[in-house]
Amino acid sequence: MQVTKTSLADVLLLTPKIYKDARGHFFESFNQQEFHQQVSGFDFVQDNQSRSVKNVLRGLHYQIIQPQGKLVSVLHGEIYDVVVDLRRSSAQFGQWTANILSAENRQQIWVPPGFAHGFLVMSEYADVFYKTTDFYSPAGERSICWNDPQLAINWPETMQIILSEKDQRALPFSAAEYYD
Ligand SMILES: Cc1cn([C@H]2C[C@H](O)[C@@H](COP(=O)(O)OP(=O)(O)O[C@H]3O[C@H](C)C(=O)[C@H](O)[C@H]3O)O2)c(=O)[nH]c1=O
Repeated sequence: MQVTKTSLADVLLLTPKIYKDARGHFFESFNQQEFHQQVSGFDFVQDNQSRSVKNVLRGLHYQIIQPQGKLVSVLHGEIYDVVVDLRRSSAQFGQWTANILSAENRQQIWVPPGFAHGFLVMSEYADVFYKTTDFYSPAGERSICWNDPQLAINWPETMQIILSEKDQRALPFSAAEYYD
């Protein structure tokens, strides 16, 4: 597995080793020993999957109760994946990183607890699979507005953005709750 830094300290891109042959290919999508040795000592307790059609934007989400680390991968399609540093103590507080994750590049992103996460679907549809380091907390989930002017995230140009009702009501970054 190759591990590369992103523009945010602690947020890492993982590229698994692909074994190709005449039948197709094989790769280990997760190996706990390798993850602990090369990435982080966190363990995962929940797996999530979502399917979204083109122009769906899910995010920017985080849990203020039971903060979740996330290992995000794409099983089908392509997403523009965004992570925002919400740790007040971080030198990069309020900064973001964007990376293209796809079934084609097989890249995964490790998002430690302390960050908001979201993505825009670039393909006809995308199946996103992610492991989390803590359980879902409906009472603890929070949303920050995807196009907050203070964050100024450079989303790809698109004629349409499809948001959940929850995300349509997301808070501005300035009014959000942060991690210490
Ligand atoms: C996240 C979650 C949701 N749900 C239920 C709650 C709702 O009835 C339904 C859809 O939830 P929601 O609209 O919050 O799903 P997303 O908009 O994909 O939320 C996710 O999107 C961004 C990109 C993330 O990084 C978060 O992991 C997560 O917030 O699934 C559960 O039962 N368990 C869960 O862990």
